[in-house]
Amino acid sequence: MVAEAGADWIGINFHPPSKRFVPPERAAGLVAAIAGRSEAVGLFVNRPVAEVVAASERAGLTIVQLHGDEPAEDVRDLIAAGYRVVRAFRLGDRSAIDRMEAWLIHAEAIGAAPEAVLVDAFVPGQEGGTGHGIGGEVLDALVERWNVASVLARHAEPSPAPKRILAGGLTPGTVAGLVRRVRPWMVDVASGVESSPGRKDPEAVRAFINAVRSG
Ligand SMILES: O=C(O)c1ccccc1NCC(=O)[C@H](O)[C@H](O)COP(=O)(O)O
Repeated sequence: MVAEAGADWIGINFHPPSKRFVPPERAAGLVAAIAGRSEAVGLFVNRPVAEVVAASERAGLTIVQLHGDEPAEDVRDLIAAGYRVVRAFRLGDRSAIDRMEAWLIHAEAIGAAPEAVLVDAFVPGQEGGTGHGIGGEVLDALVERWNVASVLARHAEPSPAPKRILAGGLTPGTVAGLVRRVRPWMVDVASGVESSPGRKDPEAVRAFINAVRSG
């Protein structure tokens, strides 16, 4: 249903405590079902690289999203193993933006820059899919940093900066305004298009995608 609605990427959640968890034995069937319409992305939280690779191989995934506190070295190893990697950062305050930038500088230095960074809300005790947005002040600071970084990038020739994915509490009603404000490469949503925890609402998914395209 989400693929039919036109989602570019669809997450397959391999985080057992999540209400969106997909048992590994079901993942390959889901990946096959959306093939040709959407790209499937395996979502992991603080799992060893060997486990990420094993689950991804079994499911037929080539894109993985690391949504915990994974070190850049994990990203390097996954890239070396042929994976496209998204690394998520949960931003609770301005200092979290500094930590994300320091992580990215180190990653770049060791040849581990992820294809994309995903920014999400920080909610203590919850890794993601919280339905909470990044706070307004933090988002303002992030937009300012990203705008400066984009200007600097035009005058330098570093390796390409990671693409930017915005997540956290997005809904069909809020996403267009946030796309205009943040100008992300992609947006990501879980709770905001569900009728109950873990159950996607087809109408809300379509409304969300239409809102993104109009943003
Ligand atoms: O969705 C989950 O249950 C989840 C659990 C643990 C780590 C990450 C998780 N989701 C990852 C995502 O990329 C969500 O789309 C993102 O956190 C935004 O969620 P929401 O605020 O509910 O839209």
